[in-house]
Amino acid sequence: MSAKRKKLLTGSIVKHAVKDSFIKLNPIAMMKNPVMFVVEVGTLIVLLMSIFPGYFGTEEDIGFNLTVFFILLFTVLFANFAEALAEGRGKAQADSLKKSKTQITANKVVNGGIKLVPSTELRKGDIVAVSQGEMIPGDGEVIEGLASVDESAITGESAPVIKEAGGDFNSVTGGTRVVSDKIIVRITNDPGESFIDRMISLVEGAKRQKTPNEIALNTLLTSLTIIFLIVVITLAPIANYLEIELTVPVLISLLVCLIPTTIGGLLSAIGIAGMDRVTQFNVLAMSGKAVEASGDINTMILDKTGTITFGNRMASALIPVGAAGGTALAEWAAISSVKDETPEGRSVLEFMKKQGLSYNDTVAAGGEFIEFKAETRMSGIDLQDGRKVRKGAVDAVRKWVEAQGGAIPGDLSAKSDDIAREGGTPLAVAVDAQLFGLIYLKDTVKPGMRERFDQLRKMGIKTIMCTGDNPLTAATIAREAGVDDFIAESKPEDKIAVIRREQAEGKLVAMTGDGTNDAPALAQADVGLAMNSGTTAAKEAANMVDLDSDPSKIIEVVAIGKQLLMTRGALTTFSISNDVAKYFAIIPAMFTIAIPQMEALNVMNLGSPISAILSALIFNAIIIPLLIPLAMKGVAYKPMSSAKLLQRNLFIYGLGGVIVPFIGIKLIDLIVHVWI
Ligand SMILES: Nc1ncnc2c1ncn2[C@@H]1O[C@H](COP(=O)(O)OP(=O)(O)OP(=O)(O)O)[C@@H](O)[C@H]1O
Ligand SMILES: [K+]
Ligand SMILES: [Mg+2]
Repeated sequence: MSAKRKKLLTGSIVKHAVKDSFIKLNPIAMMKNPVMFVVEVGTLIVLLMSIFPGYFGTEEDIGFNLTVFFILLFTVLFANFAEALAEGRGKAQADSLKKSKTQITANKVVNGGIKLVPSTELRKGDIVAVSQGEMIPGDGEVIEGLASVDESAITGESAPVIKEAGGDFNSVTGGTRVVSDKIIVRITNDPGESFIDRMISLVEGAKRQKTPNEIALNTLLTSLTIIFLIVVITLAPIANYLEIELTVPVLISLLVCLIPTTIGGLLSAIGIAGMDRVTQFNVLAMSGKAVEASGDINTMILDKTGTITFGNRMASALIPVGAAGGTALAEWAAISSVKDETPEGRSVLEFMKKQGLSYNDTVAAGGEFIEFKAETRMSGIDLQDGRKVRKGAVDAVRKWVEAQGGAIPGDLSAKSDDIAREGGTPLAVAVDAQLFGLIYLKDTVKPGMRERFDQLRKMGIKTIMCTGDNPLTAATIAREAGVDDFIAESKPEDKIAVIRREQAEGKLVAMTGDGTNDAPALAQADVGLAMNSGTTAAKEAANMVDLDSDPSKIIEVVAIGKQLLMTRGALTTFSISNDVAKYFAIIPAMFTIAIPQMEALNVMNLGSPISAILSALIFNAIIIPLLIPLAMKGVAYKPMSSAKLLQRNLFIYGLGGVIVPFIGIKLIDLIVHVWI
């Protein structure tokens, strides 16, 4: 984990949050939150009644009214404080990002020459040159050259990364620094639309929109508020008819206790904090909706190489087949790899060196390099003398040899199956119609994968490993890692097909990817997590970007999403059930004021009607700040099925919601009663 993880709270965040709590009192902003808006209106009415007591006819108890006013005011301020605190961390992060967004001078390539222009003048399509020590002036793609780039400004990771033209590592981000060599970059964004700009507005929450889930919950809370408003308003004439005198501040107190202020006050903080938890994890979520969707995922599509395994597949043995000898196999394995820059290709040459094997590289001179492609699953070289050398997935090379009329040695299958059964990847090596043997590529499953997949299973999430590798290797790794299902020999388009199939069954699907060919699948998936090291296309298609480029992080992201949904559910349950105790405190008290004989209703044995009402109101207010840490950190989370979680949470937060306020109100009453 990078050093970017920050302390939960700093003094300055708290200070700003206090100030913002008052700014947020602005009724126009408050209307977005109907529950708290009703409390604010009530607060104003009670204030007016305290200032102009005579105006409202009946004799008023100014002391009581003023006390109610202050408690209500603090209820609103506490809710504002919760939201402001949740926003605070993002704002602090945005500020530090803005500092890194200084004016950069760009070397723009114009008619073959270089013109110095400020980076703010760069437009999409402009070409710039960036040399050692210089900052990259904008987001773009390397079109020429190779350089190592320090991306710590955005990732917090100090080790430089290699960026090169072509392939999946060509995207660069403005504000990062070239530490060696020189690259030519084509700018891909107009000013104000860069990755850092988007990141700033994301963490600032400027574009934060309510998620579908939040909107649904808000509708429920608003309905409850309206219902209780009607109940309380109709209560007044009824009481009047019965000649029970209920003052407006008492009715407002009743209303505020009845409506779901706890969740109403914390709802937006829970959402912001959920997104923030993802950000602290060095994953940028493009929307709250994406984080929420990750909490509802049913199916997860994972790569084998690099996600489940370490991904540095290394050549570890050469196994000749048929009549071929070891020396010839080594020679052709090396020649097929001289220009293969993939980790697999490089590992073949490293293996040769380590084993003290040599090869004649003049054979390859002038040959035409055949780049590895996921579609062909082969790489190699067409030699100048007309011979064609290939290495690749066994079935692909076999077909290639057969197509040229070559015979397949009888021991090929058995030998390649042996490698695959051990979880290794066999690569066959052939020259024209002759198959020489196998390269044994070794890769290891990352530690702890089985436990993680067990957890996902407990959450009810199905995992599917998609790999270009052969079925036997895939089966071995799938078994070793403990994934539920696998698809072998899959081409990039197969991923999209799997996603569509699952979605057709009504499931939500998550996947990770980094290549341009992953982009359609990333866009199709409900949660698409792109690697920051990946291509611009992948990053634009995805709805999340992992700055650390660790594809297995999708597992944690899903856990954070689940936790967000759970926290919201748990606090809603708590909020609605904690109102129950307030009815018991406040309703008997209201009637006892008018009819002292009703004292029998005082089941909680509270000091006096007035102290009962005030205690219920005070509890209603302070429960909000008391629950802020839970709203921000999220409820404790154990992987289990949604049904079980619901049961468990109803039990803890439902029952807790009923019991805690009885105790709380009673304790507050003991203190308040002494004062009045
Ligand atoms: N440099 C290479 N040259 C030749 N063949 C290769 C090379 N790299 C991989 N292969 C073969 O092509 C197959 C497909 O590779 P691809 O990268 O599409 O998938 P993968 O890495 O095996 O699986 P995953 O989808 O899990 O990353 C590999 O299983 C291997 O047999
Ligand atoms: K309430
Ligand atoms: Mg791969």
